[in-house]
Amino acid sequence: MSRFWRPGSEKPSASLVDDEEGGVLFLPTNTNASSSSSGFGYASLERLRQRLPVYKYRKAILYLVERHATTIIVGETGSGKSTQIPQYLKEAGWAEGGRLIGCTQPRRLAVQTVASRVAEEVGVKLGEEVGYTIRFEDETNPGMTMIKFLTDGVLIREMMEDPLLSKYSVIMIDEAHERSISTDILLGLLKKIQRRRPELRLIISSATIEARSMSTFFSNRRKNSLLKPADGLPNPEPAILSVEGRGYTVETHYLEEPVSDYLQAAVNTVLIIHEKEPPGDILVFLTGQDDIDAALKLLNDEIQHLGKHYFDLVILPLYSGLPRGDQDLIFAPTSKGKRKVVISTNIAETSLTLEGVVYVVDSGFSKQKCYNPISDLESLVVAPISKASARQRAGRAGRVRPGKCFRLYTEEYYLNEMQSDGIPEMQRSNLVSCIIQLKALGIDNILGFDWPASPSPEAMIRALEILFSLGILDEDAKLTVPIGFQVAEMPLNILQLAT
Ligand SMILES: Nc1ncnc2c1ncn2[C@@H]1O[C@H](COP(=O)(O)OP(=O)(O)OP(=O)(O)O)[C@@H](O)[C@H]1O
Repeated sequence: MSRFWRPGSEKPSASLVDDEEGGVLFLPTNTNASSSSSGFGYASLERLRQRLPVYKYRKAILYLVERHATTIIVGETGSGKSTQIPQYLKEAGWAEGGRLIGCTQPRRLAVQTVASRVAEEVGVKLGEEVGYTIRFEDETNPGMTMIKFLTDGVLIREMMEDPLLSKYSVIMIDEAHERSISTDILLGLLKKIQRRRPELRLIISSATIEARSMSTFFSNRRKNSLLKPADGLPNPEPAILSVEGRGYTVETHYLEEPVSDYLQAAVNTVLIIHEKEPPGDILVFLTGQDDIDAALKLLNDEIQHLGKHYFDLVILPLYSGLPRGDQDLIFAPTSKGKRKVVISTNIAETSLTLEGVVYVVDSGFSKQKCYNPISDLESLVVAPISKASARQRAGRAGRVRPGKCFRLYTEEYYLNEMQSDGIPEMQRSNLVSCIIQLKALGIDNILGFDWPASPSPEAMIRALEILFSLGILDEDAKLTVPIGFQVAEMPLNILQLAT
């Protein structure tokens, strides 16, 4: 293993420079995209790993993780962040002595697929050295598992048993741009844990995260400007690393004119791709199950009408409520002469690699939570996605071969009107379950909690009022015994229903 940089050795690259503002390190953009070659089918998995853009940064990543408490890694979709970084950490010894390398994903499907890919690359049985935990499913082996993938919700629940997450040496919060409530709670809690466990390393990674604001959040400079790393401890100031290069090119196509019916436009685009483009599966992003069902029906009607050539299309839905067996169909290889069309919600937006997918169709919409604290009404509305989401969607192509992304909106709209980032879920949700979770973890001063994005005071006060009226919190805003503590044991989404 001598080619791997190991903790304690020299700075890996002369081109790694200290940022003048202190503590933050950047790599200049002097590397090229690594994997434009063909013939990947003949290469071993190890050679495939080495062709990923992130491979050239392996030493730099290990160096920064060794030296800094928090490392923020920004790299294109498909560059190898989720599958490679945990392996580099293991190879460098971060899982020795019974310690764990944790990697969170915002969604269960991503946890399972990334974990099984990593197990395959490491050459071990899933659930042994490489495992995963999602709600109701624990594929890990205590004492044996070194790399553990899990949802951020599961990691928060682990804190109930082990508040300082003492088993973990490194925790990687992947796809941090998603900013789900769980991710934001986790980021706030991890920042707190770092004060008690300065040796804990955090990695915050995404293709589309605003690295500077994340760095400011984890920076300890404001609190103590004289803070210097103690002997043997990492620098508390975060480092930022930009991984340059992408796997394969993704050609983007926009509509010349806006359309009023994105569903019909999506169906038409699938049919045109099938007629005009070479073989390759299609991944279509719509908003929810109702949309997906309607698109399935429309497509099937068109296929019956258009005739034989279109019978080669194998159409599959994908949404979180779909039974596991049906979800798994999307990973099955496509039979010769057939073309798979997966019609999905944003469940497939991040982390997933669907090997056959060459074409992505992006409707430009998703279902998003929206909350009014005055009426206490929370609803799911169909709303335009952000540029970050659009980039993630496009990034589902170009992972194992070049791809194309068909955006069902105009380029002008994308450039001038689409928001850069989505609003964090925390700022558009009912906060009842979030507050219960924090209380159960012993966070009494909710109003003073260090959030990456503060929720509105109205939503906070409303949630505290509701919890008090239900007898879950007492007059001192503490969890009541036994009701409050019993409710806190319930999973987040059940809590939402219960309140
Ligand atoms: N299940 C799989 N089958 C085939 N190739 C895969 C699979 N999973 C990953 N890969 C390969 O590994 C590459 C890196 O994937 P990885 O998920 O680590 O990238 P990433 O940088 O985390 O991307 P994203 O930001 O989109 O999650 C993919 O582009 C693909 O080439």
